[in-house]
Amino acid sequence: MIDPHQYPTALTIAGSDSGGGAGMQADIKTMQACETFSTVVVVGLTAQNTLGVQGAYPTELSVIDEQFASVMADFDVRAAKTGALFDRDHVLQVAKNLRDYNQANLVVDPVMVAKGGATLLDPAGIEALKQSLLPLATLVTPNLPEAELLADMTITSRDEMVQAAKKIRELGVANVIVKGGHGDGPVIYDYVLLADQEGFWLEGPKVETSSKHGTGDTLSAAITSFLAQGDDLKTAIIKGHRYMNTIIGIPLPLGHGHGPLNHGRWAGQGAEE
Ligand SMILES: Nc1ncnc2c1ncn2[C@@H]1O[C@H](COP(=O)(O)OP(=O)(O)OP(=O)(O)O)[C@@H](O)[C@H]1O
Ligand SMILES: Cc1ncc(CO)c(N)n1
Repeated sequence: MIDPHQYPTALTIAGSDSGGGAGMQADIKTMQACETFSTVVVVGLTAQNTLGVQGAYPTELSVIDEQFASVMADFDVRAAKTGALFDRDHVLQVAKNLRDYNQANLVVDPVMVAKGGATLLDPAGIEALKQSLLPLATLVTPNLPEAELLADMTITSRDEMVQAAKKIRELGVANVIVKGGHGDGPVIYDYVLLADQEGFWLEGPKVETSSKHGTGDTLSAAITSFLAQGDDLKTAIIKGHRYMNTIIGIPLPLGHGHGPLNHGRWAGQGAEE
């Protein structure tokens, strides 16, 4: 356990999910469970629940600058992550701030589509993310459909997950996780390719559950938390994956669609040792 007075600070740059299970709400809950203090730049609001996204309202661009200025003036932000960024202008505004504040330990979760199918990043936004945001990132964490778009290839096998990770690195980001949560079969394989060319698989049993809303946000927020605590990237990834594997097995039966995860069911640092 870390003394709460010693929690390091992280930042989530993301959209709000009124349903509470994904987006910045998932990030904040995850960071708290992983013993990191979470600050927030809200990039947009969604009217959303476990059944889908009913509305999406990006924040005014100047308000993004203001939120960055407020957070950065007061906190020592050790690590940051991005989530839903909506469109090109918002991607570029976020990238500009991350450059200006020289943010280290940046995890980019290239959120494109919500579980119910709603678009959370339009095609011009995807291009901007590739060109302006990925080169600033320490790690990018696409799921299979996102990896297909970033790598411009289809992925139907584990070999192709490896190929896609290599192609995504050519976009200028040193470290990649291609998440396999959308794959078939009883075991889920996530592929990790690190800057030193080390590639390895993280695997876990596929949990048959409808409570999977915000799994991607949660994994990337957990990794960001451990980076803020000073873990090296490989350790942060392994611990983040372990957190994810633990809480996905303890479902929270709420809502009528893709239910939320139970972020708080984690006993902290000691839980994994
Ligand atoms: N059914 C499952 N059982 C066990 N682990 C899972 C399951 N689904 C996803 N995961 C794990 O959760 C993490 C996120 O994977 P996933 O591919 O679902 O992300 P995502 O599609 O970005 O999620 P979302 O769009 O809901 O935020 C990965 O580490 C993956 O292995
Ligand atoms: C606001 C928001 N961010 C991210 C996701 C992806 O889980 C979502 N469904 N909603």
